[in-house]
Amino acid sequence: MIKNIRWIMKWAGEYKKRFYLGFLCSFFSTWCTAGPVVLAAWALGNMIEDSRGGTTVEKGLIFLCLGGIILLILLRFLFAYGKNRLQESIGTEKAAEQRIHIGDILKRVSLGYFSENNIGEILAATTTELSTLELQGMKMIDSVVNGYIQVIAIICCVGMFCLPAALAAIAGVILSAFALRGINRQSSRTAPAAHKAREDLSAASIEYVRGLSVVKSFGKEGASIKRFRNACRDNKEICIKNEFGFVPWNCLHLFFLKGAAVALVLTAAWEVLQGNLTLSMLLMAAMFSFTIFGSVESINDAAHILSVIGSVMDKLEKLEQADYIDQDGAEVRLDRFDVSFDHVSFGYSGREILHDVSFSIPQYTTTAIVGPSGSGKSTICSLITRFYDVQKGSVRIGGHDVREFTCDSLLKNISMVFQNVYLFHDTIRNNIKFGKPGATETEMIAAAKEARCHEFIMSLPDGYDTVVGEGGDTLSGGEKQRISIARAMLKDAPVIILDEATASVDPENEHEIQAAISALVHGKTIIIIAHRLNTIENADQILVVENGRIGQMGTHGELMEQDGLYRHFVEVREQAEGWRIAES
Ligand SMILES: Nc1ncnc2c1ncn2[C@@H]1O[C@H](COP(=O)(O)OP(=O)(O)OP(=O)(O)O)[C@@H](O)[C@H]1O
Repeated sequence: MIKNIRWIMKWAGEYKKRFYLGFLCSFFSTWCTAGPVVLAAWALGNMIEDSRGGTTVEKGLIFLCLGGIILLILLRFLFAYGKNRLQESIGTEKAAEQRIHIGDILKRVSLGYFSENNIGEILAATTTELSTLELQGMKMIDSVVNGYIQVIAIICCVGMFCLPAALAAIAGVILSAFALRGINRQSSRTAPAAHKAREDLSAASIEYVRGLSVVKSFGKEGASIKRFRNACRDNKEICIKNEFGFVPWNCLHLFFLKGAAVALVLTAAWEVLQGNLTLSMLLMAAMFSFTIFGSVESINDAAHILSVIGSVMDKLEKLEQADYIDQDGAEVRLDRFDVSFDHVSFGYSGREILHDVSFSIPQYTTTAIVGPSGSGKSTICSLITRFYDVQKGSVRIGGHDVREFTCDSLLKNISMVFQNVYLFHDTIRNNIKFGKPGATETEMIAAAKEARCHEFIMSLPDGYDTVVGEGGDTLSGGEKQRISIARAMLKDAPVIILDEATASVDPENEHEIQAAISALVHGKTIIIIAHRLNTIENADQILVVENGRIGQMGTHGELMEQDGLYRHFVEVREQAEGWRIAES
């Protein structure tokens, strides 16, 4: 437990000072809690003695006592307020910082990280596990440190007047510590399984929600709901089993503390009977017995959480140690925007996809990438944006290896427009401004107009303030694509990577999208995964990707003269587009 408290203190980092000041407040607050009890017991004892005709007590002294009690109570609240102000929000502040930090880390890791690591694990770390630390970790500090400060102070108080009663209280504390040790051990045994169950539940929930449209459209339950149900059941069973395992230890802990409180009073009473203690001191012991262990009784709830915190810390540490893809990167300023691949080989999880790929794209030209599905076109684009690092060779922009850049400084130069557009659950305005957060309203509207989306946005009831569903689900595919073009337009990056819309978009939308793209690509270096013959024919250069190799390279005219994949591809496309025209 001490080790975990040390971890939390270390985690608190620069907030540590506030913790220490809080402990100081807690220390003074405790004395202000004990003081009134001592004074009240003294006054009551003397008043009882007085009424029984024993020693006479001055009324003035009683009033002085009363004044002292009121003052100490006020001071106690002041110190308690100070302690809460200093310590209460540390967890929330630190967890918020850490979530942002983890967000930054995730932005800088290779996309391969997400396939190699369980998404549920990452999600659980940033949500439930950090919340455990944020809420329970802080509660623990409060219960354990501040609680024991109070217990020690009160035992000292009692000890000054009646040593045997103090010893009875100490015995209770020691015995309850054994029960806490049992809780800790039990927790360490069960925490990994509970963690795993929570992570599986997060992963299953994500998969289930993501696949819900498929589940509905096929009218079947599918494997995702089964996995979700199993994860819910496993999580429930593990939680119940764990809780049952804690019950005996929790009861034992409370039994020792309550027993110690009773022992404290009985010992003091015995001392009175022996003539070693006055009545007022017995009253004091009786009053203390109600409060002495109140602050540490809830430790048993928090003790098992503390050992969970150990594994939370491990998870966070593991996340923090993720390899930044741009660890050695620097802010690079480009003065030219050509792109080149030099003997690049790359694969996912040991399976090589691109084999010794070399080509160069002069700046301000358009290069169309064509090839069969799965040949490696998107992978080439992912290497330019450094979503992944090459395993052999190099990718260069403006003569600089992409590994020389930080992710931010590289991506500043690149805009991407994909077929599967992702819009954030935010207003359309903020989704467009994502390309340039500091853009003015006029700039943002100008980009939307150029991207041919101003009119449809204005036709929405809330215009630019319309909040789109997560992923942009409340808009059509064509509308989303035009918003993403407006976003890219506003960013105004010199290199543009485009995955051209395919037949999934209707002709009117396709026309609008093409017009938007023409405005976007003006005067830029364009790399386009091309599907439309028109785009391909007009490109300055065409790369034909075949099984992860550049099979052919040249202009449309040059490639049509060769008897290769390209000519075959164009013939098939011509047939397909001809068929579509005939149909419409
Ligand atoms: N994240 C990934 N992890 C593992 N394998 C992947 C990943 N992404 C793509 N692949 C594999 O790499 C190969 C090339 O994929 P890529 O997406 O680059 O092809 P493509 O030519 O763009 O295909 P399409 O035209 O269908 O989009 C495929 O066999 C694919 O299964």
